Amino acid sequence: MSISVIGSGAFGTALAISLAHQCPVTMWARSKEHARVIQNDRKNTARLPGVTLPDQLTVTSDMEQAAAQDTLLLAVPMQQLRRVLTEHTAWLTPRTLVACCKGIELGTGVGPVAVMAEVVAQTRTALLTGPSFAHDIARGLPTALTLACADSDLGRNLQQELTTANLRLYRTRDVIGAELGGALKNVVAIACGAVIGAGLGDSARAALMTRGYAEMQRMALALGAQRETLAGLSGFGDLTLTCTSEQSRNYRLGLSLGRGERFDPSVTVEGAATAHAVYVKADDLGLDLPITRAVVGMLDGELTLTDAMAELLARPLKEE
Ligand SMILES: NC(=O)C1=CN([C@@H]2O[C@H](COP(=O)(O)OP(=O)(O)OC[C@H]3O[C@@H](n4cnc5c(N)ncnc54)[C@H](O)[C@@H]3O)[C@@H](O)[C@H]2O)C=CC1
Ligand SMILES: O=C(CO)COP(=O)(O)O
Repeated sequence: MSISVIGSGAFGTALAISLAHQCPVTMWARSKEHARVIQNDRKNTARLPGVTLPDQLTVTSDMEQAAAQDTLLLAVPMQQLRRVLTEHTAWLTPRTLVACCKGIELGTGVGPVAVMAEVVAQTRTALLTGPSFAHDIARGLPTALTLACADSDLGRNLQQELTTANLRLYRTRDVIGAELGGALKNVVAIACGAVIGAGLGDSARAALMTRGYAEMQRMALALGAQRETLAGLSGFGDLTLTCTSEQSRNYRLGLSLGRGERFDPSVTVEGAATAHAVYVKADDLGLDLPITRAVVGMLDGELTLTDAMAELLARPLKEE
C-alpha cells in the first residue's frame, strides 16, 4: 500500500509526518511555491512550526504524482473539499479516498464521505476522525482516532495501514455517526469558548457540553447514526478535547466571541460554517437545537452572549 496526503495544512502535515515514520508518503500542496519550500526546508513553518519532516516524506504540487498512490487522505477544510475533488477528478478514480475533515457542507447539508462519493465515481471511501491536535500527532504523542468505513474489509485494511506506533485507530462501520460527531462537536466548542471567554465559569461550560452532547445525539440519531458511535472517540471523545483546550481553533473563536474580541478570519474554523449548515438541516427535520441556534445568532452578530444565555436559561423546564 502507498499513501498520499492531499492538503498540506496543519492536519495533513501532521498525518504525513506520522505515517512517513513507517512508509513512504507523498504530500500534496496546492501552491507550487509552498510545496517547494516545505520540500526543501523539511518544515511547514506556516502551518506546523517546530516539527521536522522525515526523509520518507515527499512534498509536491503535482496532483498526478500525488494521486498515483493507492490511498489518499483528504486533509482540506470541509467547505473546500468539493472544489478540490472536482478540480482533480481525473486523477482520483479509482482510488481509496479517506476524508480527514470535520464538518457539514453548506448548501447540501452532507458530510465529507457523501461529497467524495458524489464527485468521484467508483471510488472507495472512508473517514478518519476523532480527538487529536495536529501538533500532538506530529510530535508523536499518543493519540486514538476512529476509522469509519461502511465496507468491513476495506475498513480493516485501512485500520492496519494507517495505525502507527503512537496513533491507534479504532474501527466502525457507522460512517454517518462518525461524521456527525466530528462536525457537531465543533459547534458546541464555539459555545463553550464563548461562556469561558465571558467569564461565566466552568459549571456553565459543563452544562453546555452535556446539553450540547444531547443536541448532537438528537441530530445524529435523526440522520441514522448509532448512539454508541456518538459515545466514542469521534463524538464524546472529540467533544471533550475541543471544548476544553485552547489548542482548538473552534474553542478559541468562542473565546473571542465571549470577550468581544476580533478573530482572524483566515484561520480554519469548521464549526462556523457547520453551525449554519446544521441549523438549516435541523429546521428541515423539525429538530430543536437551541445551542446551535445560539451559536448561529452570535456568529451572525444577531445575538449577544448575554441574550443567548438568557434564552437558553428561560427555556421551559423539562426532564433530562
Ligand atoms: N489541525 C488539527 O489539529 C486538526 C484538523 N482536523 C481537520 O482537518 C481539516 C483541515 O484542517 P487543518 O489542516 O488544520 O487546516 P489548515 O488551515 O491548517 O490547512 C488547510 C489546508 O487546506 C488547503 N486548502 C484550502 N483550500 C484549498 C483548496 N481549495 N484547494 C486545495 N487546498 C486548499 C490550505 O492551503 C491549507 O494547506 C479540517 O476539517 C479540520 O477540522 C482534524 C483533526 C485535527
Ligand atoms: O478537531 C480537532 C481536534 O480533534 C481540532 O480542533 P480545531 O479545528 O478546533 O482546532
